[in-house]
Amino acid sequence: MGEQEVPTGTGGRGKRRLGVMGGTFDPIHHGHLVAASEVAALFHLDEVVFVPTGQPWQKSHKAVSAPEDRYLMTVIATASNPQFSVSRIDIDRGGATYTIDTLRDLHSLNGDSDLFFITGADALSQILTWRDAEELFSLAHFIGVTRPGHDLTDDGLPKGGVSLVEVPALAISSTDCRARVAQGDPVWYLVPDGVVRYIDKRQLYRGQ
Ligand SMILES: Nc1ncnc2c1ncn2[C@@H]1O[C@H](COP(=O)(O)OP(=O)(O)OP(=O)(O)O)[C@@H](O)[C@H]1O
Ligand SMILES: O=C(O)c1ccc[n+]([C@@H]2O[C@H](COP(=O)([O-])O)[C@@H](O)[C@H]2O)c1
Repeated sequence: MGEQEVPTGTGGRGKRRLGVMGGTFDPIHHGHLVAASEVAALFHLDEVVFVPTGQPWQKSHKAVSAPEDRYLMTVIATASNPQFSVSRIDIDRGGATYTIDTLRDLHSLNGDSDLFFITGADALSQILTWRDAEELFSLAHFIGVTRPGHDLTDDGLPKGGVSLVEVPALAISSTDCRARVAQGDPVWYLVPDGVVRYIDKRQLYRGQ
């Protein structure tokens, strides 16, 4: 892992540095956790807050598990890391989830912090389709991370608004984890142990 040029963020020097890892987390897996951990180290973040989506509008064609199940799995997965926390803001706001709202709310709650939004290569490539895309970059610095099977590029995105970083390649997706559970295949070591237990306890993904 090399040393990165560390942007001062959208505010200035001397502020707290708060990473934001948004996702549907259905379920959360080690690809998410490694991405957040790597970016936290490379960009000297004080904390990374995981923000499970309420209703992910670009996944509305898919069945998404209940927000409370996704929230609890995210809490279980992050609980042992003192640098990680979980926010309910997107779940409690209700309605479709837009990152513009996430970032505005996090700014209100963390006036002393610069925000660094962490996103995989697949999500980054879609960012111009997000609500109020042009304003997003004034609220946070975006950090795109490598993901197997996806090209990582900042083409078309504002210069200086995005950093691209390579993280250890983990070819894990929530889609594959759900399919494995549905087929009776193991998800041990793809997701944290407590998440395996929670999926089993709540009988998630069985009928898919
Ligand atoms: N293996 C991975 N490596 C790097 N980034 C990842 C990885 N998996 C997901 N991400 C990133 O984490 C964020 C949240 O992803 P999400 O919760 O949609 O997981 P997913 O595995 O892509 O889910 P699904 O398969 O259901 O679409 C996105 O920015 C996504 O690009
Ligand atoms: O703001 C939007 O319009 C928007 C559209 C699609 C995805 N996002 C955000 O991108 C993050 C990853 O989303 P997903 O659906 O890949 O889990 C999560 O924080 C979403 O809220 C945001």
